[in-house]
Amino acid sequence: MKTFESLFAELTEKARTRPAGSGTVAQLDAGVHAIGKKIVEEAAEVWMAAEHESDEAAAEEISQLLYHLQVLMVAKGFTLEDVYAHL
Ligand SMILES: N=c1c2ncn([C@@H]3O[C@H](COP(=O)(O)OP(=O)(O)OP(=O)(O)O)[C@@H](O)[C@H]3O)c2ncn1[C@@H]1O[C@H](COP(=O)(O)O)[C@@H](O)[C@H]1O
Repeated sequence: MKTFESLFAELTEKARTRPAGSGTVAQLDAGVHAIGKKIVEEAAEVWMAAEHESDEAAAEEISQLLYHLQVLMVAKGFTLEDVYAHL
């Protein structure tokens, strides 16, 4: 099963190698402003799913929010430790 750490390693590698067809590369090229808007959109979907949809739907929305947060971390050049230091 994929973990937060393994996904972050995968996204970091995508940013480095820039494979064709990668949605992550497209997001990185769109920039921090666009990634930030996506985060807000996904956060709202998490909220709505948690209140009005199934637990499975809410969990899926949370996974998508975590993905987009990681894309922002990669865009900003953060390491996992930069964030973990504040947990
Ligand atoms: N975990 C994810 C992931 N979660 C969410 N998303 C993206 O976020 C979007 C969220 O879907 P929504 O239905 O909420 O939004 P949407 O408006 O329909 O989607 P868009 O039109 O905005 O793309 C999805 O369409 C994906 O583009 C993800 N994209 C990629 N990953 C993983 O990231 C890794 C790298 O992916 P690539 O860079 O695409 O190779 C792979 O392991 C993927 O499984």
